[in-house]
Amino acid sequence: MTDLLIKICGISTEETMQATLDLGVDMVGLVFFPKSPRHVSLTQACKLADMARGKAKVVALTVNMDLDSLSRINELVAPDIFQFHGNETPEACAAAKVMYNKQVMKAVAISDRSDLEEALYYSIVADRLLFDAKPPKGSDLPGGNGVTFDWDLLKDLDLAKPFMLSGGLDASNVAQAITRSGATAVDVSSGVEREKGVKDIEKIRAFVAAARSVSPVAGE
Ligand SMILES: O=C(O)c1ccccc1NCC(=O)[C@H](O)[C@H](O)COP(=O)(O)O
Repeated sequence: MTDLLIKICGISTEETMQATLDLGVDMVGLVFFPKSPRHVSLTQACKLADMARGKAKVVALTVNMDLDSLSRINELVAPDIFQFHGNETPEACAAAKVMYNKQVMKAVAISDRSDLEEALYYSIVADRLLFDAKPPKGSDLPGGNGVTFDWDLLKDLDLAKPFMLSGGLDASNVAQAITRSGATAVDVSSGVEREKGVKDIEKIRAFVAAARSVSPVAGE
């Protein structure tokens, strides 16, 4: 049995970072995607990452980013984990892992069982998979849309690597999502915001409490 891992994604202010770290979460996500309301500049990301270092794993979230930009994030922000949330191939994930000597988490968008096949390829090269809902038609964002998918699809999934559950989670549904999916790790962004891109510390607190209310889950 192991404790649940909790990631709060899309942190963009020092106040939110401090409050989130005070809750003892496991991972904090910084979004590097200019179209996102959660996008952070490199300067702000460095400040936020320095606050988190040694307290929570710093996750740099990128979408189909070119190698020069990835290298700049790696050098300046020094994240613990790269989260690839676009159409990065398994080969690109493997190359980044070797080049930066960092863990790689690959997002896989799910709407039905057939989407899980993609996860098998990524589970060979990535350290962890992040299951998210498919973005609604017309959305500018490949993630962070506050949309759920059928959590039962993940129950008893036999993968070589652990997964993190995301997509539309909030304090009211995270316990049920963990129970139905068998997840040992959860990730949230919209569900802890008062408006798009603006985190709400009380909602983060409620989310963490609700997630931790579920009995310890089977180990990774
Ligand atoms: O959060 C964003 O703005 C974002 C932009 C581009 C790609 C991915 C993005 N977020 C991905 C995350 O890690 C979210 O935490 C995950 O998709 C769940 O989001 P939500 O449904 O809003 O909780």
